[in-house]
Amino acid sequence: MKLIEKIMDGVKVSNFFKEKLKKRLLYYKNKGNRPPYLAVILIGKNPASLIYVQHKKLACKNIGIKFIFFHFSKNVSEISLLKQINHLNNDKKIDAILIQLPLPNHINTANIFNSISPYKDVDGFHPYNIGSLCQKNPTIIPCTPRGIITLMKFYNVPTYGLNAVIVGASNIVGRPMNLALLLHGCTTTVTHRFTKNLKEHTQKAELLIVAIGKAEFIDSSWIKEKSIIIDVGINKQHDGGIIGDVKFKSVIDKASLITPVPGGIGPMTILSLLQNTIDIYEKNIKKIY
Ligand SMILES: NC(=O)C1=CN([C@@H]2O[C@H](COP(=O)(O)OP(=O)(O)OC[C@H]3O[C@@H](n4cnc5c(N)ncnc54)[C@H](OP(=O)(O)O)[C@@H]3O)[C@@H](O)[C@H]2O)C=CC1
Ligand SMILES: Nc1nc(=O)c2c([nH]1)NC[C@@H]1CN(c3ccc(C(=O)N[C@@H](CCC(=O)O)C(=O)O)cc3)C=[N+]21
Repeated sequence: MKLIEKIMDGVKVSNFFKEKLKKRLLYYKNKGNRPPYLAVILIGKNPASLIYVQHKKLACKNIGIKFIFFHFSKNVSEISLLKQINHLNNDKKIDAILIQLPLPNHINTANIFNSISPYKDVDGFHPYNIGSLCQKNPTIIPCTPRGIITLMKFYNVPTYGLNAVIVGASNIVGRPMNLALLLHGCTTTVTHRFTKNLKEHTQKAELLIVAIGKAEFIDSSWIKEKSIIIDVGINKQHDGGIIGDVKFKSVIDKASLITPVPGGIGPMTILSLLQNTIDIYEKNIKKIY
């Protein structure tokens, strides 16, 4: 197999689906509907977060989603944030709300995310949406897991019955990924900092999803022959570039399919944000008729 055929191209696939979304929105516009509206809240000036928010804004603009940005100082109180969220929850023009993570330490992340209306929770982090996903009744699926499923479906990965191992158990990637994979028939193992003999788990994985934020942590000795490798990690290099949690050059021969960094799961996560926004929007405009 040629090396290029092993690469799951998140830029190509996300562009393919973005074109479809653009057409869907044009259809609604031509019928006289208002555009979808996404509100993004950022606290502080974390350089990576500032860049991500810009990416999201551009992606929205390109397909016809309106974007409103609320930028708070890093000292903002929890009460001020809750007031802003409450205002957006009650604003009928706003379809979706995203609060960029991470939040400063003095803010209780769970309190903030639980205060977003579950119907506007574009990240799908609200307990109502996570609970629904857990009970095989998905509502809004978190962006990175949705992007990974979309990418695997595009490349015809036969998920049913696959032994999947997830490395990392965060609220935003590892845990919802586990639920999304279960929904698509995988047998899952979620590993984390306290997992004993981690390597023994990863070596058995037919599908390995890595999201820990440790540059090139996984090399070929950690993976199974012909396995499918999904690298979610984003690690900044001194030269300004980014690398994943997987040592791409080391594993490419042994793996059957792999996602690169950059150009893999990152663009698919942005695509899911657009899809989730439009899914919510469609429900909202249909309520009017
Ligand atoms: N491409 C994309 O779209 C996205 C990329 N990311 C990237 O993915 C990475 C992970 O993000 P996120 O989930 O938010 O990170 P978190 O730091 O919130 O979570 C990391 C998880 O990995 C676990 N972990 C850390 N070190 C090890 C280790 N040595 N062995 C086993 N488990 C370990 C942690 O365990 P414990 O819980 O015990 O601390 C935790 O469960 C980051 O690089 C982030 O930038 C994130 C979101 C989207
Ligand atoms: N509420 C919330 N929801 C999130 O989904 C969320 C978040 N907070 N906080 C931060 C993480 C991280 N994340 C990424 C999204 C896109 C890329 C992305 O597009 N990456 C490009 C390159 C980016 C670059 O060059 O820096 C790529 O991998 O090719 C990366 C990371 C979403 N997150």
